[in-house]
Amino acid sequence: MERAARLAAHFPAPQGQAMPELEAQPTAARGGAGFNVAVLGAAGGIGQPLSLLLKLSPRVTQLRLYDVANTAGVAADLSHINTAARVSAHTGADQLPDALYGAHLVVIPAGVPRKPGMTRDDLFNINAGIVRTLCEGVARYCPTAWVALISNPVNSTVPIAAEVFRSAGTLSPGHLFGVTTLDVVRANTFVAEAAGLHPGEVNVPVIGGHAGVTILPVLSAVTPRISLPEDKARALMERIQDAGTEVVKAKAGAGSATLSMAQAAARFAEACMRAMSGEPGVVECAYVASSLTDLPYFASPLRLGPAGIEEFLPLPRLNALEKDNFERMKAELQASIHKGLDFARK
Ligand SMILES: NC(=O)c1ccc[n+]([C@@H]2O[C@H](COP(=O)([O-])OP(=O)(O)OC[C@H]3O[C@@H](n4cnc5c(N)ncnc54)[C@H](O)[C@@H]3O)[C@@H](O)[C@H]2O)c1
Ligand SMILES: O=C(O)C[C@H](O)C(=O)O
Repeated sequence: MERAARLAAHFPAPQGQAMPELEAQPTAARGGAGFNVAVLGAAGGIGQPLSLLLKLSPRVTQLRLYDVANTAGVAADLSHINTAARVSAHTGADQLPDALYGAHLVVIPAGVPRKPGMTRDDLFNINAGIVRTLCEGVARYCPTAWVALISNPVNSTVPIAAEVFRSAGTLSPGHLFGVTTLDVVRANTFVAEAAGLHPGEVNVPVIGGHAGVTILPVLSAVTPRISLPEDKARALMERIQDAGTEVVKAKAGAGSATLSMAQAAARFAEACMRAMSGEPGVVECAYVASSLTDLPYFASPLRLGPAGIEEFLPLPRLNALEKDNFERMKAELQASIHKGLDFARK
């Protein structure tokens, strides 16, 4: 069956609404009008606190909560909070169209988390299919929405999402982000601890991807400038790279980072909404289609504006330790990207 027909069969039109296809979807420049945000995987460990933080955001006017189960309870609970965002629950594939229709921003934490001993890549077999199906829905029901993808392995799921959008004819690379904000949040926290600074005043650019050695915190480019002996810098870099595993081990089988991730995702969502509103100077790191290096997907600091990515900021100069890590990340990141592309193109 031709792809468009298969999508149409899989996802019926939302009740009483014309199919949006690629015609007038909400545009990015919103002024003070507020945003319609959909969270896919909203009843999960990340989804619930993330939805809480979005319910508290004055920028959000509609909050669509989608999951395969338990969405109604989460939505009922959040809907009692006296903020302006209207909360709705959408459960199961039949209700995905209503969750997505008209969304400006779609945040996706749907999928399984790691248990001790697993790598993020071990999640691929389950999460790749989940991400593909949800992105097919995005392509059909809110093709101009910005998409912030949290589901692991991010190094592969972002290329999968891009291929879904490419074959649906809706790909806008400047609107598709793998969320790596948690790496930045962790790096800022750990560097502040080591340097005796307030975490809020530290900014560490984190480049590459989101797994082990592909996470490259550029400690030589921290602001404010700090000077670290190489052994300390190496130890800090490794702690940042292994921070997800630190949480997985501490949770001992009960999942991976959820609360810090929810905060990081809410920060990234706020950045997207600020940029869509035309606020100048919005800069965040994220994992996106990129030509800054030989790798087709790469995380780096981006300046965001109403049209999405407006500028790839130049990569910071790397010192010897960072250059060595950069060389070591290449093969792993390339393999993860190809794995995602191969899956999506099958
Ligand atoms: N990018 C990052 O920095 C980062 C950080 C932490 C976790 N993660 C990843 O986020 C994902 C979710 O983690 P979690 O702790 O919230 O897991 P969780 O199991 O607590 O929640 C996942 C939710 O997804 C839902 N879900 C499953 N299949 C779905 C589908 N087809 N459609 C919609 N919803 C579906 C589940 O019902 C569940 O509510 C994992 O893949 C994890 O590895 C990424
Ligand atoms: O470590 C994980 O599996 C979850 C997430 O990618 C993280 O960095 O915390």
